Amino acid sequence: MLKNSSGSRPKIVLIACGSFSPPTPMHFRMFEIAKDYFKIHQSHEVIGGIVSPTHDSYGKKGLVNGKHRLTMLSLGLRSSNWIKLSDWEINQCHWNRTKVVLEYHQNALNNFINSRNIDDECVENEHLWFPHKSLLQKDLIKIKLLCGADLLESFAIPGLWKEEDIEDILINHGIVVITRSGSNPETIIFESDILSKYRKHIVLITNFVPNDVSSTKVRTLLRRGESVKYLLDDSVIQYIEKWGLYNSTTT
Ligand SMILES: Nc1ncnc2c1ncn2[C@@H]1O[C@H](COP(=O)(O)OP(=O)(O)OP(=O)(O)O)[C@@H](O)[C@H]1O
Ligand SMILES: NC(=O)c1ccc[n+]([C@@H]2O[C@H](COP(=O)(O)O)[C@@H](O)[C@H]2O)c1
Ligand SMILES: [Zn+2]
Repeated sequence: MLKNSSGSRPKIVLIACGSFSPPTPMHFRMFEIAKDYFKIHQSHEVIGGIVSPTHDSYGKKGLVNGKHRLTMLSLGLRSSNWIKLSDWEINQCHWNRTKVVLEYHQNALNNFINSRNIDDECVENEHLWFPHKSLLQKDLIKIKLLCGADLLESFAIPGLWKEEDIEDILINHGIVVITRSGSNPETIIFESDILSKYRKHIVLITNFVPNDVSSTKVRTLLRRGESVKYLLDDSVIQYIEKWGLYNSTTT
């Protein structure tokens, strides 16, 4: 079992980056699966989770306005007491690479911890996405990228990710991958020199209760005016219908 200087397990915060257009229960389920995995393996202590929706200028098909995605995410996350929403990425004036997003969140957390050590009264810059203050003690925190296997697969798309970014993410953070139908993460790792080199920085977690829901499939149903009940949180469905998102008609 890994232990840090104070004899406890290294603390980590999981961050999921993506479009979340719209957020599905599987986006949040990834966090629960990963938290259980680390609890069982006792290698790290998961002290928080962050969802960081990408900037509008990422420009992916089906990406609705950031304000809508933030609202849908906060509605979907109402029932979680540990997965928090970060609006930093979406509120920047341009799209940021994932490496920059991870670096920002890790630095913000660790700067906060360091400043608490100096003088608790002087602490400023606390963010809504921070884990509870009682969990932010003197040990520094690593932010790990939490993703489905298809995101790992996207590393191999020519020109999409910088090789040095992948290396940086692996060395400075680490990646926690949840299996997803249609993607074979073991093969993806085998076929990539960089992923194989840093294999021990990748935690591969089998999701034994897979769910094939995706935002794309949900958008397709909405476009056709078909029901998405039980695929999304009811409050998210109501919000989509209220604003007519994804060309939805009332179901
Ligand atoms: N059903 C799923 N199983 C495992 N991981 C998932 C699942 N759905 C989404 N994810 C993961 O959630 C993160 C955010 O994904 P994203 O916003 O692209 O959702 P999506 O459902 O794949 O949407 P889209 O269909 O628009 O690509 C990614 O890391 C993705 O791999
Ligand atoms: N070079 C990079 O850092 C890079 C490239 C492509 C996608 N991404 C990120 O990966 C995530 C992918 O989201 P989607 O699966 O919804 O496309 C987004 O958060 C996006 O910003 C990062
Ligand atoms: Zn996707």
